[in-house]
Amino acid sequence: MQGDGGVLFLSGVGEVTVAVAHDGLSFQPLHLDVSSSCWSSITMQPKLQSKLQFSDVYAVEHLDVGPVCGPWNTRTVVQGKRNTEMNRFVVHAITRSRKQPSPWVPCEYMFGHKDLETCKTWAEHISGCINKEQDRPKNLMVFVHPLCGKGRGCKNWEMVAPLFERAKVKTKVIFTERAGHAYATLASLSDKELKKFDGVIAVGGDGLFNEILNGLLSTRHKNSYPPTPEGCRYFGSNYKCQEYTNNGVSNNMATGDDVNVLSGNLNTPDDHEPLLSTAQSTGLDISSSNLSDEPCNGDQVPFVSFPNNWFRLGIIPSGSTDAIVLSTTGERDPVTSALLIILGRRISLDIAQVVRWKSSPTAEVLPTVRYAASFAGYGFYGEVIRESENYRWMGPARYDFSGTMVFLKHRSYEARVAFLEVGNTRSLTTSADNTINGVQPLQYHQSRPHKTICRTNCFICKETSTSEHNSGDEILASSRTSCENQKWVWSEGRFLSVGAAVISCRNERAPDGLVADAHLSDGFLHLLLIRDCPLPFYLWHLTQFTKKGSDPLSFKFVEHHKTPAFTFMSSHDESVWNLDGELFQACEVSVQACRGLVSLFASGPEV
Ligand SMILES: Nc1ncnc2c1ncn2[C@@H]1O[C@H](COP(=O)(O)OP(=O)(O)OP(=O)(O)O)[C@@H](O)[C@H]1O
Repeated sequence: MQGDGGVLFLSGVGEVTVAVAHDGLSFQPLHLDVSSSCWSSITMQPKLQSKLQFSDVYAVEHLDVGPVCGPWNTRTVVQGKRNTEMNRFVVHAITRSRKQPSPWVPCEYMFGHKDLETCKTWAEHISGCINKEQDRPKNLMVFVHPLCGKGRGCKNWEMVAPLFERAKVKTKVIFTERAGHAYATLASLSDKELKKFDGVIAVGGDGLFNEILNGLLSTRHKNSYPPTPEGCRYFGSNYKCQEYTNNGVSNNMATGDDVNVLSGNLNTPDDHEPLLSTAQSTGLDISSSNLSDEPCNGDQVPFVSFPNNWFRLGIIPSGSTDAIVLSTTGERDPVTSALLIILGRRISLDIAQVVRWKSSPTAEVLPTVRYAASFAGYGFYGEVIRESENYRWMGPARYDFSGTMVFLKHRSYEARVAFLEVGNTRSLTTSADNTINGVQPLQYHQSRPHKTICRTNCFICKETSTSEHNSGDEILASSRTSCENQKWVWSEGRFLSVGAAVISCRNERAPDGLVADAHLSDGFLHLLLIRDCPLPFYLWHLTQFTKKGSDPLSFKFVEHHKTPAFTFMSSHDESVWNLDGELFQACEVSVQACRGLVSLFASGPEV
């Protein structure tokens, strides 16, 4: 290797001059008679490029002496031989698959040289360059759900584990033994232990991810409860306009009432929920909360709090529902997800904080906090999950079966919903203002605004995302929602379902998701109120989700509101909530979007 370049033998291409730039390598065939078709003529592996970005290289391996293929171009034979024995090293990178444009696949660039030292120098130099790439994880905690998606969890982990090994990413692997295992592990893990990891990976479905999310946040997200409307019995319990932040741990935040409400919760165990109540597990102590980004405990170990700039979550999709992966990568592919994790890709993700005030109409007020990454829904959505529990033996098909059963029952539920209408994000349907007094007109279809789909490098999410350059304080500032022009709007009546999508919630059945233009990190929930309507209309609405490019939310009986927060009240306990596919018994809840509360190893949906 001389300076920033040299001549090497590239398997399948022949001799090439290799130039090293600050961001990658480029190769030029030395013998011009080796046509450029060589780059794409290698059929044994995905298409090689003549330029390689370091950001796409995940490992460099030095190999023993062995054969390196001559050019694949049959008309040209450089050095007279097809295979030449020489010293070798391999650069492992990612590329698009040959057959499909979308998933990422690993590819290898095998280089050879007759001189061992030259080979070693090259391999070390390229390794040094990729080690300078910021933001790559070195140590990860991995939870594998062995039973998820018909036992796919273990198989998928076996498939991708060699990629982590090759990239020298250490993994502490925990095979879950029961529901709640991942939650309990993370909720009880000391911050000192957690700080040893750059992130946590779920090899499972949305359910395991939800457990991990709750385990991490239950003790580490110190936040004011969602705002509630005037007239609601919780009004003022924790909310003042200027306090509506993702992290309300501030000295001026806690009113006397706040402390009462929060501390009143501390000693009371949660009822029969698999996850512990936040208050029980956190010992939330507003008065002693420290304002700095990373305060220290007695042993000088910095506390871990969310949002933060370093910790990330990842998912290797293996469940029967993988809506979070599909909405954040555009793919349901374990290898794509593993490569995005290893390469340290990062996006911010909004999280819905759901506070249950009452589990049933007769229960005492006992605020209990849960988090959802994709969806929180009541009525139809809750009943499908509840019903499906009776048919576990069917595997993933139980969702179709119970969906049909619940649909045919066609039940509706009496409820009152109040949502915050903010500034220019007025309701996407026309009826909101009309329903303030409980009037329930059918909506008139209105031409809906142009949809801006969230994609990789989405400018809407980037505007104030928790980028790696932001300090913790900047994150908090960016996540603060303007209180100007906010007003509460009421909607009440009988609903087939009440749902809030945090992200698009794409899945195989709904290629555009529940809300095609939901963003990963814009600080908004998409509240979907499906009013009681004749069964055929409801069927028509549901079938629209299965068609790409359709508009299932344009029906008169559908209200769609983009909002940072809402409160739901029912005087019955006829139905349950579904949080990321997990059941949550509640008849009164408040929900708020926490902008960019967590970061994910992903680069956004490539759709
Ligand atoms: N070892 C285990 N045994 C039983 N349940 C588990 C285990 N590990 C995790 N769980 C729970 O199983 C539920 C579903 O997990 P996940 O979403 O990963 O898989 P899935 O195949 O998509 O499941 P489902 O079809 O129930 O949605 C979660 O609530 C999770 O907490």
